[in-house]
Order: sequence, then C-alpha cells, then structure tokens
Amino acid sequence: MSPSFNSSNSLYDFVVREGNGVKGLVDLGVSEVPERYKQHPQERINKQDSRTCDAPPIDLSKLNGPDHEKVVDEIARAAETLGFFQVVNHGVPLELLESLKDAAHTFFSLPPEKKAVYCTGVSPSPRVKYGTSFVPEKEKALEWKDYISMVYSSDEEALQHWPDRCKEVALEYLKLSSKMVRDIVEALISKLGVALDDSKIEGLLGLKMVNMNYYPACPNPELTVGVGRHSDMGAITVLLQDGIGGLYVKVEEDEDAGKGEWLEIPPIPGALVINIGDTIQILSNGKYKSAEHRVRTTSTQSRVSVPVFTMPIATDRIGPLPEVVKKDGLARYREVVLQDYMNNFFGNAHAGKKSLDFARIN
Ligand SMILES: O=C(O)CCC(=O)C(=O)O
Ligand SMILES: [Fe+2]
Repeated sequence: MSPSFNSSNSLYDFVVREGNGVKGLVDLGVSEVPERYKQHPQERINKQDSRTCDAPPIDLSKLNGPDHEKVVDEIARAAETLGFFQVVNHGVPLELLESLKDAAHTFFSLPPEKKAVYCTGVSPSPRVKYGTSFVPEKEKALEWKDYISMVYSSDEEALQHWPDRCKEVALEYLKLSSKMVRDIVEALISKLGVALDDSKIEGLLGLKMVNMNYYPACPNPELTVGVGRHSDMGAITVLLQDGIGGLYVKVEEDEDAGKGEWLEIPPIPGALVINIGDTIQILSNGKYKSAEHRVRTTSTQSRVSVPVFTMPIATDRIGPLPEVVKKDGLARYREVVLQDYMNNFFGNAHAGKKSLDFARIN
C-alpha cells in the first residue's frame, strides 16, 4: 500500500525539510512516483531514444610514456566534442573504488535522523551538507536523488566533520583524483597553445568537493529523473559510477554525428568518468565543451555515484584566457567572479546548459 500525504506540502516537508529524503519515501513503501516527482514529458528519459557511447576509455598511464602526445590529443578531442570520456589506469586503486561504493550504500542506509544531522543549518560544518534533489525550493519536479556533499579545506577538518562512514575513503579518493585532474587540465591547456604556470593551474582547481549520490530504486523510472539535464559548473569532474548504468550525455546540436542525441555512458569496471565543466568551457572561450548530462533511475536497484568536483576558489575571477581571445578575435564570455557564477548556478533548478548564459556575451 502507498502512504498518503495530504498535500504536496506535507510530502515536501517529509522529504526535504525533515531530511527523510527519497530513501525515506521509498522505505514507506511508495508503489508509484508521487506527483511532485513527475517530470514534464520533455524531460523524461526514454531508454529507447539513446545509444550507448562506444568510445574506448583513455589510458592515463600513457601520459608518462612515448604516447604522451597521442593521449593529450585524445583528451583534447573528447573535450572538444562530447565533453565526457572515461579513463583507466588513473591512479585510484580499484579496491578504493569498491570501498567508496560500499561507503555510499552504508551512509544512505542509516536511519534518517543520523543523516539529517548534516542538513543545512544544523550540520556541524558548513562544508558538509546532506540533502535531496538539487534546489528543491526552485524545482517544478523534484529529482529522485539524495546526496551528501563534502567540501575539502584540510585533512583535520575532513576527519573531524565528514561522516564517519565516508571520511577516510572520500578523502583518499579526493587526493588521488587530484593528480589525474591536474594532468588532464595541463593537457587541455597545452592544446590551447597557452603556457600557464603551476600556480595558475592549481588555482583553477583550488576548491575540491566529494559528493556521494544515492538514487533509490524507483517504481516509475519513466516518469521521473535521478538528475535533470545540467552541466557541472566547475573545471573538471571525476565520477565513479556503479554497475547499474543510467548516466546519459548529450551530443551537442552542432556536432555532425547526430542532432541533440543522448548517449549512455556505460559502466566500465575500474574506469572513472571525466566530465568537462563550465569553467573550462569559459576559460577556453568555447573550444572545450562542458557536457550536458542527466541520470535515469531504475525500478529494480538503487544506484550510487561518487563525483569529485574541482573549481577555482569563490573569490577568483574566471574568463576566457587572453591568448585564446586574441587568437579567436573575440571573447565569447565575460569575466565573472566564481562566487557570482555559483550563486546563479545553485540558485536555479537544473536547465541544461543555461548556466553558461550567466557569463555568455551575446
Ligand atoms: O550520478 C551520476 O552518474 C551523475 C551525477 C551528476 O551529474 C552530478 O552529481 O553532478
Ligand atoms: Fe553532473
């Protein structure tokens, strides 16, 4: 039997305000997706409308050998087209990837009151946040996802405030992925024909954050979404997905290969997904594309994913690199303070790549 909420507000209070999340709703035994979760038909994800991306993963260990230039080319090509690619031999041990998925399941299996202590306003640290959907107060339809978000400031702070069941593995993952992110950014910048010193490159990645996403099994995956269409706002995202699948990326309209087609990024055991964020699109004056992506849930199994987001610190300014603007003959984006870009990004519901309009020069 499905529980009944007297109004859409009481459902919202239960899921969002009281911190029960979608997991809490599923544990009550919902047999149908509530109205509040039903997406506009255009936003629903039809499995039949997409193909699987068959691009082989890029072997990052080859960056350190004779194939360096070839791998740099592969990375740049992927960033110019789909904005998404998978990597292997990335330096994060496979056992750690398994532990991360286990940690995510363990955390979200906790009783609601143990998770709700990390809700905004009561969390022991402003850098740790448990929540559901993306910006529930702004969304017409909620997303079928709970998450915990952990912003890095120091090891001590992380070990003190990040949840016990996640902190060690999340911290280790964040550190090991930082090296790969740096290598990828260096490769991308070199292909722009620009020399940036180490401190500038580090500056692009000054803020790092690990999330754990939990998508409970959903009675009607065809009516709702796990995550709606969006691009990530930062520089580079490293994403661990489990074996369930459901991550889709959009082929940009102006690509020859298909107009606005969605490709599923298949789970590859041991691989990590790399995704280009808005900051790199802006910095490259549009040469590299942030990837529009979304997530479908399944009716049979809960899915977890663990992204590491990297971006400049809030007070930094981001804009197209002057050398690239000179070569292109025009700037496609204005310079913006990252904090302003973030406020706009996190102040609106997911809406594809609309986030870039904030910096776009028309
Ligand atoms: O769960 C996924 O595969 C993707 C999640 C995502 O896009 C995000 O957290 O920004
Ligand atoms: Fe994303």
